[in-house]
Order: sequence, then C-alpha cells, then structure tokens
Amino acid sequence: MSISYNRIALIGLGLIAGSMAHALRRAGFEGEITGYARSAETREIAREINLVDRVCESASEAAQDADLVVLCVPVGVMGAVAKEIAPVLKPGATVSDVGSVKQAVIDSVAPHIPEGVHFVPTHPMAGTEHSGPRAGFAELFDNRWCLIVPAPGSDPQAIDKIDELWRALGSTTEVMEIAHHDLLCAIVSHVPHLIAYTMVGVADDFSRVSEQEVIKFSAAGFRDFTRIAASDPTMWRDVFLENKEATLEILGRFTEELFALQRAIRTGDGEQLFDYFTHTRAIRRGIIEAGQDTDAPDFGRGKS
Ligand SMILES: NC(=O)C1=CN([C@@H]2O[C@H](COP(=O)(O)OP(=O)(O)OC[C@H]3O[C@@H](n4cnc5c(N)ncnc54)[C@H](O)[C@@H]3O)[C@@H](O)[C@H]2O)C=CC1
Ligand SMILES: O=C(O)C(=O)Cc1ccc(O)cc1
Repeated sequence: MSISYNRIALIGLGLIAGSMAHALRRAGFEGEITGYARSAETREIAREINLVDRVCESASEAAQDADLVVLCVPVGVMGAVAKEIAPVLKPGATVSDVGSVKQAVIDSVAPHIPEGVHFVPTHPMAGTEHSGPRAGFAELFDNRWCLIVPAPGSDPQAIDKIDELWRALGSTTEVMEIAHHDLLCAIVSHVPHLIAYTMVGVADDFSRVSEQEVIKFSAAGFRDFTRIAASDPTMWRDVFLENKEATLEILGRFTEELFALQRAIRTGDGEQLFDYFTHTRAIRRGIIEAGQDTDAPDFGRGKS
C-alpha cells in the first residue's frame, strides 16, 4: 500500500490528527507532515512531543504547498477553516476531512474549494473519549472502518488516493453515499452518545444517590456510559447541531420503543420484555459472529 502524497497538512491537532500522524510514521511516510491548531497551548504541546514535522502559526501556513490537507477540527468550524486556507491551496491538491457528519460538512466546505483542487470527505469510525494532542496513537485505525463519502463531483483518482492512504493507516475502507452515512452514524454513534450523556446526567441528578455511590457501585453498563459521556463537549455539540435531521429521526424512533418498554414494565407484560431482549441478544451475537466486535475477547483487534 503506497501513500502518494509528499506533503500532508493536518489542521486541528487532536485525537484524530495525532493518530493520523503516528500512523503515517508507522506506515513509513517519508514526506513532510505539517500541522496547525487554533490554541497556542495545543501547538506548544504538539511541538514538545514532536507530533508533526512542522507546527505552523496559521492554517494557511500549514496548508501551503501541501498535496493533501486533512481538516481534523470540530464539524462546526470546517467551513471557516476551508475558507481560510482556500487562497493558498495548490492546483491538484486534495482537501479531505474526518468529520463525524458529512452533509453539513460538504455544504460548508465545498463552496470554498477552488477550481482544480479536489475534495474527498472521509470518516474514520474509530475514536476514544480522549481528545487533544496527547490523545493520539498509531493503532487507532487498525481494522476499523474508514468511510469515504464523496462530495458531488469528487474526482475518482483523488478518491482512490485517499482510499489507499486510509488503508495504509490500518483501516478497512468503504465508499458510502452522504445521506446514508449521516443516518447510519445517527444510529450507531450519535444517538448512543446522546443516550449515554443523558443517563450519566440522570444518575448525577438523582438526589437520593450521592455521586460517590454512583461511581462506587456502578456496574459495567453504567461505566461504559460514563466513558462515552466523558467525550469532548465541543465535538459532540457540533455533531448534534450539524446532524440534526437524522439524529431527530432516530431519537423519535428510540423514544417510541422506550415508551413501549415502559408500558410493558408498568402493565407487567413479561412476555413482551422477554421477546424484545431475546431479539436484541441475537443482534449482539450476530455482530460477534461476524467478527465486527473489536472489544470482544475473541476479536480484540485494537483499542477503542
Ligand atoms: N473523537 C472521535 O472519537 C472521533 C472524531 N471524529 C471527528 O474528527 C474531528 C476531530 O475530532 P478529535 O480529533 O476527536 O477532536 P480533538 O478535540 O481531539 O481535536 C480537535 C482539534 O481542533 C482544534 N481546533 C478547534 N477549532 C479549530 C479551528 N477553528 N481552527 C483550527 N483548529 C481548531 C483544537 O485545538 C484541537 O486541536 C471532529 O470533526 C470529529 O467529529 C471522527 C471520528 C472519531
Ligand atoms: O468511542 C466510541 O464509542 C465511538 O463511538 C468512537 C467514535 C466517535 C465518533 C465518531 O464519529 C466515530 C467513532
């Protein structure tokens, strides 16, 4: 697998950009990696830990002369960053992003992409609850999906090149259509995060149980919720604001199901509860048998 870019710029130096930098080096990338983050403190840390070859003082400085510029900032600011770097992008270069939402990012970034510059959005389906320049690690993308979500008119050759890059970083890739991506991610990622945030909030609010007791007696299920609910607030605020329609669609279905289960509990309908849980257990087993559960002991293919 070859990486066909000589200079790669990473804008935003957090978990994803940091992991890309580590994975690029692991893959033997010999070109230059430049980077920029808005906060001076992040830039300072990035220099200190040698995260990229050159930490720049502006996004434009980092993007200048790059063959590939990857926007690794919260989805709400992708458009502003694209606008800022547009004047320095060289003809033939590719702009990509790693945002968790695609339609809104395409709508805000595409209008700023100059003639002769390619735009190929992507979304690595891998992350942790940690953020910032120290959070990245080379194995993050190993055996995880990276979805390639072409914008209208994305160049097939530019798509192939970014696809090769993600495979070199350890991912398995799949090309996906924009609306399908946003709905799928609302189901498998965005709404589950919202449920985790809510459950942790409810536990905290529950006045009869002190916070200490919640932590002390928490079983695995709640602990998973607390891990997820520790994710970066800026990133997740932007995800919900920018994937509004799909999130509300899935939340609507979720609350319908929740009300049905609530009613079954109230009326003592054990059969309905049993049937429901039997069905969901089969889904979990299907995931494990398909080898899709990276956290299961048999398939421990990387950290999450
Ligand atoms: N954390 C995760 O699990 C995953 C995140 N993503 C997406 O990747 C992107 C980055 O996420 P993380 O790396 O987790 O976030 P992070 O919070 O670790 O890093 C974001 C970086 O962007 C910088 N930044 C913020 N606004 C900026 C601006 N206007 N100009 C320049 N830099 C700016 C911050 O200083 C920080 O260095 C987001 O769009 C997110 O939706 C995608 C897959 C997984
Ligand atoms: O840590 C988790 O549970 C995740 O779900 C990771 C993740 C978070 C956001 C994404 O856009 C993709 C993957």
